[in-house]
Amino acid sequence: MAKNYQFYINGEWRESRSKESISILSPYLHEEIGRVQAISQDEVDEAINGAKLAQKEWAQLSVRARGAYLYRWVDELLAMKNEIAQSIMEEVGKTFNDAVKEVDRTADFIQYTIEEATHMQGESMWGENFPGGNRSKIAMTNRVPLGVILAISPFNYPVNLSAAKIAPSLIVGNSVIFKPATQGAISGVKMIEALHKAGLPKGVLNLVTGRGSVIGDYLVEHPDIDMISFTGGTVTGQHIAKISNMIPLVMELGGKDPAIVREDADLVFASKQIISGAYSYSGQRCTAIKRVLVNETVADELVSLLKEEIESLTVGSPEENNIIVPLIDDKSADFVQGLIDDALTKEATLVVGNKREGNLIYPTLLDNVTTNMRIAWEEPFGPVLPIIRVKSDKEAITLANASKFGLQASVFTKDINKAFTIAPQIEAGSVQINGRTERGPDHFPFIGIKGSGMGTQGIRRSIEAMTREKVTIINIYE
Ligand SMILES: NC(=O)C1=CN([C@@H]2O[C@H](COP(=O)(O)OP(=O)(O)OC[C@H]3O[C@@H](n4cnc5c(N)ncnc54)[C@H](OP(=O)(O)O)[C@@H]3O)[C@@H](O)[C@H]2O)C=CC1
Ligand SMILES: O=C(O)[C@H](O)COP(=O)(O)O
Repeated sequence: MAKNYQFYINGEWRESRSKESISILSPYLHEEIGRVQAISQDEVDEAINGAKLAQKEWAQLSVRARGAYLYRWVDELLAMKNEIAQSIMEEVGKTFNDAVKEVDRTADFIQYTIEEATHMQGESMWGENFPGGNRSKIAMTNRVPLGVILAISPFNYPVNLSAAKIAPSLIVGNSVIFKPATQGAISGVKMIEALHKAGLPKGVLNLVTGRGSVIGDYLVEHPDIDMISFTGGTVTGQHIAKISNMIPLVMELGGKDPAIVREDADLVFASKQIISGAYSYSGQRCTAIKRVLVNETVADELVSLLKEEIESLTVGSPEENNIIVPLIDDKSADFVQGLIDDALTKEATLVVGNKREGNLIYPTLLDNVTTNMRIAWEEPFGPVLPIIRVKSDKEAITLANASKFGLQASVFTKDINKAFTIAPQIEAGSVQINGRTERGPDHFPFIGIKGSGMGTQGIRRSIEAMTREKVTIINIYE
């Protein structure tokens, strides 16, 4: 019988008084791999109250003392590496190798976060610098925690994207309510088991499980939540932004990252970057390349190189480390298939793919995609890539910016002057010159604009987002 995973509240693992649990099906084993608690609103209240109380003492510790707990978390995570990786693989269908990398990346993330916070200092200002001011007034600013942070994460990086919220919150003295994606909650439970083993004081982090559609609004609207760090779909993010209580929000949402390929690009190099950017983990990355805007003079050559690369992609079970794996569920596969069908009906050219076995969609490349097709604008979160042929850089920039999203973009060119002319004109948080779109390294600022989010993540920026400045002014008198 599949294991029933408990939720974590005030230092204890518990079953919900609701007596309800949610079945977690593996996207490739197609069987139940466990159940997680569907907790009640009373239990949400209890978790938030506990976190609120615990935060006061936690914030009194020095940054080094809090860091000591987090260093122990790193040790425990690494000790559980294979178990957590197995869970990521079974729960979200990521290859075992990538799942191991996700745990390693998380350990590195937490360590860097501790080090960064340890080296962050406040500043002082002298009154005399402003007209009429004098030297007897000195302001000292330092950063203080916000209180209780609500961390809501998506399914696709269930450990790394959760730790990317939890570690910066904790190191600066906040407490955390962690709401993992339901498909991802078992991996979330395991990473918190590691934190429990590290001896984290009770209540400093409480893990709540349950469907976002059931407990999400209650969490978001709760008066004792002081900040929300959310990663997930744009529709969910916009809903949260509308209903939350005038508290700071950091939102990492969907994307439609373009790869702009100029006529002078190294096409062999660009095609390899585009393939890895578009198809890794079957395109289930917010930063995946989700459209190619290629100059028509080199489009045939690029398409032929991409086709060759796609034909070498392995397809199948994540247990055999295939690149293309089944999508998270049937609904997602139906959505991707709908985008492919729409494009083909409107006379896109099928270069390769459009083959499906249940929720396994084979890598698909569509050429001659035009702006009346849904795939030109919508985020598939699956292994399908549209090629849009353009006549000029200007047209590529216009199309790039016509998207409602603005996460990242790539520009492939050998002309650095052109690269630096195009990059500032692109409406996106980051522009990669001659590289695939990607988040890492994780200390770089990570920004979504327009429908791709608000606020900035990246280790230092996340720490800043989870604190506010506090000013103490000394008035010297003689
Ligand atoms: N910009 C970025 O950095 C990233 C963006 N994403 C985006 O995330 C999407 C895929 O992730 P997915 O998990 O499907 O996204 P969802 O938006 O469906 O879910 C994200 C999280 O929000 C929760 N949730 C759902 N409804 C509510 C609510 N009303 N209030 C509070 N929380 C709620 C979900 O819980 P539950 O699972 O229980 O429904 C889950 O924990 C893609 O669009 C992708 O682009 C993904 C990764 C990174
Ligand atoms: O949210 C995502 O999809 C990931 O943060 C992307 O990370 P990556 O670019 O390093 O895969």
